[in-house]
Amino acid sequence: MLITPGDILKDINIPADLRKVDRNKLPQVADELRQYIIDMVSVYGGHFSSSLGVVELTVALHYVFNTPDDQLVWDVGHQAYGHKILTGRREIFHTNRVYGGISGFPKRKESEYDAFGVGHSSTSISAAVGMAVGSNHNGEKQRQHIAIIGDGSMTAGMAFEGMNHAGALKDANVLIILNDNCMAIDPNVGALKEYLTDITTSKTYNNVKDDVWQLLGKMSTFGNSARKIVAKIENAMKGALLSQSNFFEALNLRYFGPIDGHDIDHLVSVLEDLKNIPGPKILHCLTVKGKGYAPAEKEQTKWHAPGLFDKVTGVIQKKVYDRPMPPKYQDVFGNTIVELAEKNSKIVGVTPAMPSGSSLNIMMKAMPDRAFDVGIAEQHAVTFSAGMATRDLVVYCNIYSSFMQRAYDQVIHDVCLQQLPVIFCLDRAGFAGADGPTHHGAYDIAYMRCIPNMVVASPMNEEELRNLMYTFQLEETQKLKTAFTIRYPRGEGVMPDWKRPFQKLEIGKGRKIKDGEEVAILTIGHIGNYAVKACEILEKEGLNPAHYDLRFVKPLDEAMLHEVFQKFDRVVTVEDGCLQGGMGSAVLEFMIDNGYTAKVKRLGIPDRIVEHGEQIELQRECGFDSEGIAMAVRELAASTVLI
Ligand SMILES: Cc1ncc(C[n+]2csc(CCOP(=O)(O)OP(=O)(O)O)c2C)c(N)n1
Ligand SMILES: CC(=O)[C@@H](O)[C@H](O)COP(=O)(O)O
Ligand SMILES: [Mg+2]
Repeated sequence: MLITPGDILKDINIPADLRKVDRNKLPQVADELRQYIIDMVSVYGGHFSSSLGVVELTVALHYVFNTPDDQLVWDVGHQAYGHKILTGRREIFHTNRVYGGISGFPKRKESEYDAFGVGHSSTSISAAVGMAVGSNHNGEKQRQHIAIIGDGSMTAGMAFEGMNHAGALKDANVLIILNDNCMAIDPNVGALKEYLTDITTSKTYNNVKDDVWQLLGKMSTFGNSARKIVAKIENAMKGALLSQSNFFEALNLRYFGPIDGHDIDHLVSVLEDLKNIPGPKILHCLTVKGKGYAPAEKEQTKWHAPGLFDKVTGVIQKKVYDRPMPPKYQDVFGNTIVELAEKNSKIVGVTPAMPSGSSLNIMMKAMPDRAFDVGIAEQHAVTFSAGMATRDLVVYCNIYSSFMQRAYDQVIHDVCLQQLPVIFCLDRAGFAGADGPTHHGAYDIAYMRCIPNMVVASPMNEEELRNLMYTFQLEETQKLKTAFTIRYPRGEGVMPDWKRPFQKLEIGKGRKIKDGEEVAILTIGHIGNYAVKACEILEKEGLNPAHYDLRFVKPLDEAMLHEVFQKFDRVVTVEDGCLQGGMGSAVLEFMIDNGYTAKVKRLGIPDRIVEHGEQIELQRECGFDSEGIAMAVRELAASTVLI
């Protein structure tokens, strides 16, 4: 579909073109950019409302700063569509998040304007501080380093670590732009949010502060003697007003704002001023998530990443099916935890800022006192869960597989070493799809199975997910002095009639899906359904492989593996996780440790970065879709085994 940019936007290919535009035309540039984002995302999909909220900021930043020499570091990066469109990627923007196309996030190898690769939140301040120190080291004292971070991302420990360091580096040219829209994906939470609202609404504080900073800001451009006076006034002010009442000032970050992040003319003036004030500083901008598109302003969570929609009516496209569809795994989790919690009063749920994404919002609604959104704080989520477990609560801590990477030490140090029976539910395990490598849940089997006092399981369908959740909360299981991991993928399962009575599962017990000859296929989790299809394909060709679902990667079902290696000298292992250290590796370890020899073909995610695309496209690329599994079996069946 041909989508044409507006009159001014069409001639802006890179920021140098933008910087030639008359300042009084900038509102028009912003309007056209906003419209272009609406046009494109409605037809091609992607993250939406975050980019709409920073349109004016994006234009003003590229107008005032000398990008790409000055470094713009977008936090998370889901709001950087305007930035991409203004930095040479308008013509290819229709390939955003598509297999083989551009990434939905800033990416260093994609553009010199993407100063830092991103996808996970709260890295921007640390990265910008590092860049500033690097620039100083290289004698590039004039270079500016700007971190644009949302109020949600500001809740993470890493953002505080970055500010703590920045405040101690008087020479670091770092400007933090706090894009405060009171939203993460769901409404933002926590004391910091309350604080930001307080300083935004306190009139007295703002009047005094504005006068002071206007004076200081202006004076600091006048050279050394004026700077000394500024420093003196600053010190006096710190005791008197700012450090007491302003959190950022207390960290030695000069705080400016709050200002209207949609008033582009004012933004340009303020940024021009700040450019001339050296050292670490923060500009607090107030914006509206979804700005300029009424439905998105109204229902901000729904429009974070809405899928395709009719931009005129605001109706989001829904897939229509001619048969009952299986539910998403996340919804099975969300409903099941409520069902279990109704019977077991010890059960609580935790999510670090993903209530909608994990479906813990179902419990938050039904049992608000027993379900916690702790903000973007994976490390805290894990240790907070550990703390509750010491008091005998049964904790389901739900974290996307790739975000759990942040909290690895907490899993080891605070949970497993202390033998606390926290139940980790790792959603989005395997390929995340269009979000790409930052979000792929590729490593969890490998990083969880090497920790002592950890059980690692993965359900092949909805019923198994329910039964694993059920089993792990039972009193006798909680007493085992081990933590539990249940990993499951993004998207739907396979059972439309998923709500079946709970059954206790034996820990470390897999199941044989089918008997067979010549080759055995071993799978873990949902991907086992691909093996079922592969067997159907192969059957038509006269091949009859056996299929075993391990269900547990740790502990392994040793009896089942003895059966496999006694019966078969050709084995295919299939997992939607990294090959190195994954389930296939565990099977090989078992084989060697027990003196078996067999030809083993391991299918899974190879030791390279797999980019974005639909999950099935990426699985095909890596050779573990149904056809890939069938091919591996064919090849093994035809090969000579010399053992
Ligand atoms: C470490 C990590 N945890 C969780 C997420 C998922 N996530 C993506 S955007 C987002 C909310 C970000 O809120 P904010 O920074 O305020 O940006 P806004 O969308 O409001 O502009 C969350 C929780 C992530 N990307 N990284
Ligand atoms: C930017 C980010 O990290 C989230 O918005 C993520 O894209 C959500 O992914 P899901 O759609 O799988 O919840
Ligand atoms: Mg926000």
